[in-house]
Amino acid sequence: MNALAATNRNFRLASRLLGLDSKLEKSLLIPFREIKAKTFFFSSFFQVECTIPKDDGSLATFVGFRVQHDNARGPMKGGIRYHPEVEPDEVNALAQLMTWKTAVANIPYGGAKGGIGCDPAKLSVSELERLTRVFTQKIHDLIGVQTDVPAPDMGTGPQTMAWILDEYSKFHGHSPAVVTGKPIELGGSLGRDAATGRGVLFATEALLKEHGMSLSGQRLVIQGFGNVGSWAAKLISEKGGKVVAVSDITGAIKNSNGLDIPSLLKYSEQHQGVKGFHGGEAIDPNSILVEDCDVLVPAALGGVINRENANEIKAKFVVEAANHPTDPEADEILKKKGVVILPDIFANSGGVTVSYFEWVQNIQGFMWDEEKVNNELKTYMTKGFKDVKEMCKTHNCDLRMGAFTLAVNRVARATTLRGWEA
Ligand SMILES: NC(=O)C1=CN([C@@H]2O[C@H](COP(=O)(O)OP(=O)(O)OC[C@H]3O[C@@H](n4cnc5c(N)ncnc54)[C@H](O)[C@@H]3O)[C@@H](O)[C@H]2O)C=CC1
Ligand SMILES: O=C(O)CCC(=O)C(=O)O
Repeated sequence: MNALAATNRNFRLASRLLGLDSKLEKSLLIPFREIKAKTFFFSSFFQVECTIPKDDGSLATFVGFRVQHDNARGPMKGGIRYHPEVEPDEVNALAQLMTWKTAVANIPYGGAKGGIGCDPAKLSVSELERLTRVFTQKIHDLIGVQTDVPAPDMGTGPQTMAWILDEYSKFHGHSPAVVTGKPIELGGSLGRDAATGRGVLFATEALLKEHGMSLSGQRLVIQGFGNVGSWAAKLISEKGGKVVAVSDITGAIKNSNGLDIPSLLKYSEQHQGVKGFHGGEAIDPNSILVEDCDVLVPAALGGVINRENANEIKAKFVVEAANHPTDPEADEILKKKGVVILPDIFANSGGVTVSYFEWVQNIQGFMWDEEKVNNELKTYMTKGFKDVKEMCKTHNCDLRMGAFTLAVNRVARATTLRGWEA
């Protein structure tokens, strides 16, 4: 099942539990706006030419998207992904997930997502800058501080946000709050870089506590060692969790006694990946999700836990640091096996929550210290977990439906309160 079908299914199940009427259900499902920024070779609505000169003088064309899903609770919010597999349906699903995620976190935003179908590893820094600037020129009048606020996702980071800010500011004047996840020097928030991984730590601690356990001594496996995976590994290992296997696009490594995460972080920065790290044995990256462990943390791509591998998963808990890592069929299989899944729209909400803090700081023109950022994040994550658990009790459902019913109810109430007048 593709990401959009899976997200729509979870929404409909939640809507049924909440007894929403069909008009409201339809309104919540259809994106507010889909913006397609395309090269002149394609003909499609919102068509724009997005061609960049490559360093060798040839021209290259790429397809970019921004899907704005819902703004009932506030400006739309969500990352921009650079990856070869970026395509409209997936961006659409990710935008919808952002609406539910911001509602679970109870921050005053709706949801959006964007992306460009490209392989950032095959582009030079100056090519990436040109591509980001051209993309921003195509969408600058559709994003804005009170409209739609982009942020980093896979394949993008603070530098990408700096280019967007600079390009946007040429049209609209200096507007630091138009993007979050910026470099600190340009108004970024202390703690944003680590925030999604730190949120994963808080979420995992809350889940284990609920089951009468602590992180200390738990064996964890993490797929993905980029922004989210590496910060999660660092912070979890600092709290006594034993990270026994890690993978990224270059390969996978395992050490049953626990990997030395500080050394692995240094190694992967120097070698652009975990492959070849001497503190563990190389394993097949395809087997990382079925390695023996207590907690499995997918922190890379969507759809990786599916009917092909769900039966083989040995973890007792899955903490969804990535967006949509678990296919609905796998969800059912894991449920039958008694595996507890902490869903993405709560587990990885630490990033967008600190993005919200960044936006607030930019609007106030006042910078928080890192301790305040981290303490506030913990407060939001703790409250989020409690709210999700309460919905589980009310609707007698699992954590995913608990999170979905919480979110859909909040967005449905905001939509209804704003009224239906045209
Ligand atoms: N950056 C953020 O603040 C947030 C990110 N997320 C989600 O977390 C996930 C990871 O995002 P980031 O860490 O930001 O991206 P990133 O680009 O910093 O890192 C991605 C990591 O995944 C690895 N990877 C890619 N393909 C892989 C494969 N086939 N097998 C194993 N590893 C593979 C890469 O090598 C890299 O280590 C994505 O699903 C993203 O949507 C969710 C919430 C916030
Ligand atoms: O920080 C943000 O605004 C959004 C991050 C994001 O794309 C996500 O949570 O999936």
